[in-house]
Amino acid sequence: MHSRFSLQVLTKMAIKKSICIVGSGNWGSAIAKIVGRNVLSSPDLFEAKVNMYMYEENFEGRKLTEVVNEKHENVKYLPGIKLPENIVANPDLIASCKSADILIFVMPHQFVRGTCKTMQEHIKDSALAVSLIKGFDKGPDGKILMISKLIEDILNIDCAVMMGANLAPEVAEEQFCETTIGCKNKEQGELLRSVFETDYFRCAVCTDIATIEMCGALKNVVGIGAGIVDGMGLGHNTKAAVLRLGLMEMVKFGELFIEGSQEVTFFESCGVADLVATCHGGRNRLLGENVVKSDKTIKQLEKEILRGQSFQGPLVAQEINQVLKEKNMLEQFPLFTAIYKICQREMDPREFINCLRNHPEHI
Ligand SMILES: NC(=O)c1ccc[n+]([C@@H]2O[C@H](COP(=O)([O-])OP(=O)(O)OC[C@H]3O[C@@H](n4cnc5c(N)ncnc54)[C@H](O)[C@@H]3O)[C@@H](O)[C@H]2O)c1
Ligand SMILES: O=P(O)(O)OC[C@H](O)CO
Repeated sequence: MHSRFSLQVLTKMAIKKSICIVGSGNWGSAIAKIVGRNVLSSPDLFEAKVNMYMYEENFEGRKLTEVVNEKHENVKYLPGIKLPENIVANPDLIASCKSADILIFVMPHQFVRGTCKTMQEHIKDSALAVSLIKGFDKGPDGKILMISKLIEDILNIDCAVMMGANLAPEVAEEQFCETTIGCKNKEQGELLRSVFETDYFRCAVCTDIATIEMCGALKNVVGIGAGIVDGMGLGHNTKAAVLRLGLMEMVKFGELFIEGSQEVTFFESCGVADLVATCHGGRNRLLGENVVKSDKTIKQLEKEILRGQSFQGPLVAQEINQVLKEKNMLEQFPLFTAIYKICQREMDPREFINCLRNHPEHI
């Protein structure tokens, strides 16, 4: 028979939560640094070892997972930043996630559907997912599907979200920032806050999950627009107009497509703040600048500039363009539409200013 004390200890051990990070790119690695440290500082709450599923690839003749686990650094996607030693890169998706109580999804959105299908039937029924992914999926009916919903539908578990003004290299350097957690109830919010919050990464929790997620996806498109005006050598006033008109289209998109979308959510870090961060320092902004300066395709630019990382803006622009076209609403979203056409190389980026000049907000 166990003594009362040892039973208490066993009970505590039994409820310790195990975490798996599903993804290991630029943001995945930056968040792994936070999660790895936080679990160590709450040993009663969390298992110390955190699996980080890593899509395997070669790095200078060796497996990337081996290099990451040896150097405790993601030398390809977040070089120069040490990861805690309890973060363990694993190329086996099912082995990484099967005993996890919390699944942190953080990968370019085009890979989520396939990844979830592989995980199906192999995860705990009681697991909680949280998506840090800024993009959309298209459901079988051709409608926009939130990534959190896609994860919920395939895995049959709850999925929260976390989005904000969080450029990964700055978070990895521990520069102060804020983020927004969206989840169904207070319990999930408190649990996720204990996973992510630090003194330099402050989490606000709210329940308007779909608006948070929509902001995260759409700001990537506006970021390209900001880069286009930078590429044209225009100044702060023009960029501010891109941000404002982009924000107006984001709000309108929420009104039309998200039931119960609340305007107040745009004032959280996931809204205006992420728009500002992306339009000034994001990869999508960099893409916009280069779209003006070169004739190369998006794929070529992605390969040359990001070397394995991903621009999510062009894909999101395409996803929403299809929906707006089907609904005959393209004219109500001229900024989103122009950025889509510029990314397809159907429109000269120098024409972008005409779209701003004639925007319905000015009529
Ligand atoms: N990087 C940032 O600053 C940042 C900040 C906040 C949110 N986000 C969002 O987080 C998500 C992930 O971004 P990221 O920066 O971590 O990724 P990333 O742009 O660095 O993408 C590279 C990752 O994709 C993986 N990958 C490539 N092919 C794959 C495949 N077939 N299946 C699965 N994975 C594959 C690579 O292994 C690598 O881990 C995106 O939605 C992004 O918008 C990024
Ligand atoms: O570098 P971007 O443009 O993908 O943006 C990164 C983050 O989403 C900023 O919060």
